[in-house]
Amino acid sequence: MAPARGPSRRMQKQGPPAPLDESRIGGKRKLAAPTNGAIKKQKKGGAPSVAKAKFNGGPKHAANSAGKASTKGSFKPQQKPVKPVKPLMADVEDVDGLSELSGGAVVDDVDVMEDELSDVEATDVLDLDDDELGSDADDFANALSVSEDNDVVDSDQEVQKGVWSEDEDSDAEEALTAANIAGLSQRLDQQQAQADAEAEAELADDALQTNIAPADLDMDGDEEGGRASKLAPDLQLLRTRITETVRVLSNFKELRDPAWSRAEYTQAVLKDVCAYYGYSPYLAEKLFSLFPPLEALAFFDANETPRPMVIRTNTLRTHRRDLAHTLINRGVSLEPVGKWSKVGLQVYESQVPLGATPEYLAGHYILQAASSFLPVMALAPQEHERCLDMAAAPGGKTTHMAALMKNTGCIFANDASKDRSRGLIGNIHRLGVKNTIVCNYSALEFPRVMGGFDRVLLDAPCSGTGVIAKDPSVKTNKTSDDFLRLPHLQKQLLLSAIDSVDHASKTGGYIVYSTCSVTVEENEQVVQYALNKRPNVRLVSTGLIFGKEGFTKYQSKRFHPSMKETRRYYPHAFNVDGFFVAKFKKVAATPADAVKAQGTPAEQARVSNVANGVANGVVSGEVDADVGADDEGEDGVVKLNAFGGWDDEEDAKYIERSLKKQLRRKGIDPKSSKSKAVRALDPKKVTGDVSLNGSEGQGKGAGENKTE
Ligand SMILES: C[S@@+](CC[C@H](N)C(=O)[O-])C[C@H]1O[C@@H](n2cnc3c(N)ncnc32)[C@H](O)[C@@H]1O
Repeated sequence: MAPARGPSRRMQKQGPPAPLDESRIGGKRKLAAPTNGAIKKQKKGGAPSVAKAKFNGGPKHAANSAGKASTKGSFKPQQKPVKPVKPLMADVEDVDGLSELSGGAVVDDVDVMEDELSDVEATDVLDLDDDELGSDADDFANALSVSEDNDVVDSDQEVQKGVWSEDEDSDAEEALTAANIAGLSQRLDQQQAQADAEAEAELADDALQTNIAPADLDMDGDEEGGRASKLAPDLQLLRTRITETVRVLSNFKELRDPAWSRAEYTQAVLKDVCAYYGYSPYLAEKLFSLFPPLEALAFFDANETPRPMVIRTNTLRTHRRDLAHTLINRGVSLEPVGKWSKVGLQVYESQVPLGATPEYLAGHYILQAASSFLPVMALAPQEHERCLDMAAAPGGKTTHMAALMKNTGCIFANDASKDRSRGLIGNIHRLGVKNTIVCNYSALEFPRVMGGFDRVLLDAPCSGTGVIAKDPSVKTNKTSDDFLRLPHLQKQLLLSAIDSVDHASKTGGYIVYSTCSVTVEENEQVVQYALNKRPNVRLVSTGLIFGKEGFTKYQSKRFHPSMKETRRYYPHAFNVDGFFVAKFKKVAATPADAVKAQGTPAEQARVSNVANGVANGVVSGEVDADVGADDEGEDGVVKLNAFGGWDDEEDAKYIERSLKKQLRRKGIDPKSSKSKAVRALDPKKVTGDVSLNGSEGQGKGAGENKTE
């Protein structure tokens, strides 16, 4: 049976998606999905059909194999007979929440969506040496595989010129797309037939090698010296079992075996998810709990395939249509990234390395994940404003801000890492940015370094759970400690961002907080902390036309109702990296006391300690859902005594626990020598491995390398 056809995620447009269907969760796992951004000939993953899954272990088969497996006691839910069930397709439609996958936010910030194309001509071409290319050049220079075929791309310049000669936002753009993509589609169809045949052969081969007797497989691998412990996990069997268990969980009342609880089913599916996709149990559970079961599976699947390569036109140097013409003539197959962006181009195939074309070197574009556009679009910096990018390297967002500001006003691009700042400086030069000053502080030092900005972007260091397709090491290298350490740093950075904004700015007064992570700890909980500690800010609309609403509740946690103004992005829903964007408006000044407390040496040392990984306190997610409302007087003026300090009871406990842990790590028992421990616990004395200016204060999350 031929696998289901359809464009791979690489080929799918980014942005609001079609509703999720079974073919998207029924796909065979790609064992070696390219993660280096290489654009290869598309061997369509082609989700195997439901029927195929059933052939290999649908309800009947699963029950049979589970029946045998039950003698080993390795997978409880499958040990019981599975009731006959409806076809999965029908269930998919019934699952709560999936219909919401198409984003539905309202555009209320029209300036964000206005044409970003500038009139600046592409004349100011820099002569760059290698160092100036910035990190993205290195990352991508060799990434694109060169296609041997030339017949795909229509390189007829005259025809294309005609297509692109008029207003960019016209039907002509789609005609270009059609001309450009038609050849590619034809070839892909041919390749598809061949790929189908190969996939069938591969499956048969796999079955011979590992599927000798699926029911005999011991998934625990605890059968000492037994045959099972030597076999690779049977992916087909795992896949089938995951699908089956998720289906039961999605319609629990109807399909469950009464002998098994939801928790048991969940534990079973998590165990299989870890074996199948390679997650640590800790992270698998954390991510699984974010979604309804069926959607969680779609999320895990999407993390197995790379997102489309996207370039952002640098409107300081060129126009998107001109750039598209030039690149098409170089053999690049591309089309506009989606209606939501006027500057993005999605690349399907390239015969040249996109990190080394003359246009790249001349700064006409930057390789940038589509979701990285979103925080800057939400920030919407205006011409002549004074803006701060608190964690800027390697500068994808700074240079986007500069383009929106048409090189006017002033941007302070700060990053704690001097190393990463080299890439930032390279990109600033290459892209012709002239309104930016680079600085190297720990952002925790703002606003003491300087303040009074019209807008501040905090694209925070994070765990990178939104970019697992790019960096699969996140699946196993994140621990519970990371999800305490990073959020703590993010919270303090966000307070610094808020305090650095001028609430009385005539044009601004906005803060945007973003991460390339999807965890609640790093997103809603951080935002809620800021709302609690800074009642002089309000969440406002991001103005982004797609994205899912932030959570107002998650497990036992409750967040402020305005959290629905924040936006979540998922790879399975929008074919973009996982991202989170929140936009605040500052409505009153932060009292000097609160800022001062933040800037004391003790506080600085303490936060840097925590950021360095010594944190181990539980950050409370429980919140006062009325925060914000109660703090406002009748005249709308915020009661300034509502501000939370940093040395309140919660933080004090947190600090103590963190520092005790630091002592233990250093081999010192905090209880052994009272005086010594007390001395060591004094933040002022902890200077050995703490620096406020360098990169020591930064989170070491994978995400910090994942976006530009
Ligand atoms: C997600 S990356 C930023 C990506 C960047 N905004 C872009 O679009 O290219 C996070 C950055 O935060 C920086 N960072 C970490 N801790 C910091 C701190 N305490 N102060 C300032 N920057 C910090 C890291 O060096 C890293 O470059």
